[in-house]
Amino acid sequence: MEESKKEMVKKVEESSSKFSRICVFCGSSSGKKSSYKEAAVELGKELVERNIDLVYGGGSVGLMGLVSQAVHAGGRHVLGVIPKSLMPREITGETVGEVRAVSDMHERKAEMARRADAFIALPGGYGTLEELLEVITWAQLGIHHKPVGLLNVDGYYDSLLSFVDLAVNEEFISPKARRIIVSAPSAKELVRKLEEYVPQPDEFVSKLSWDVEPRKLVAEVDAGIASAS
Ligand SMILES: CC(C)=CCNc1ncnc2c1ncn2[C@@H]1O[C@H](COP(=O)(O)O)[C@@H](O)[C@H]1O
Repeated sequence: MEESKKEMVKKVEESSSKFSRICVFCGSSSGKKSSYKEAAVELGKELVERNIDLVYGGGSVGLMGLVSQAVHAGGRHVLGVIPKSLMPREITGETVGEVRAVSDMHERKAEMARRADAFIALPGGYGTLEELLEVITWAQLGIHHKPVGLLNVDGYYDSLLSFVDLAVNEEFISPKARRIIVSAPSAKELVRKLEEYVPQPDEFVSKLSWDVEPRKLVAEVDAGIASAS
């Protein structure tokens, strides 16, 4: 094989990832510092460089817009999963790539989780935290074994990580479950760490049977609560 061809093959091998698609949770606002916006674009470019597609909450507002536009501009597939009620353009703006309309927020989360091989949270507010904590909880329960990453831009998530460590010290979170959260200050380092992540299934949890979809689970839990009250 010619030297240049060998070089190209090597480059493709180095840049390809074991992930086909990553789900990104992030602020519908851009945040105060320019570093948050820069990190969203940098993450988008890192996905492109590693040939990874994106699934996210749809729309063009805040960091969500920046990461999706960076992935789309780099030629990778972008899937926006958006509840019908958030679809009007004046609420979430234009979505690049493919748009999948779902009936509600629960279905959106289940759909995003199903479509992804890993999760990354950029800085964000309540929505981002809720999405992040849910996929961590699902990992803890063994509903999925996909890696979960926290892009800790400029120490934005330091206090959340300290709180989680406090919860470990206070014995509300097990040291094993603490290891579900993978964090790094840059997109490059985070994606590399997620690639290396090896899930450590809990022996008890592994024996549980989650042979229903998360969406169905939510409905069943809701029904259980309704019939108990
Ligand atoms: C009515 C209104 C405020 C709309 C904002 N527009 C939105 N459009 C699309 N997804 C969103 C929106 N707000 C929150 N989300 C979801 O919640 C996360 C962001 O919420 P937050 O800004 O961190 O808390 C995103 O990952 C997204 O999945």
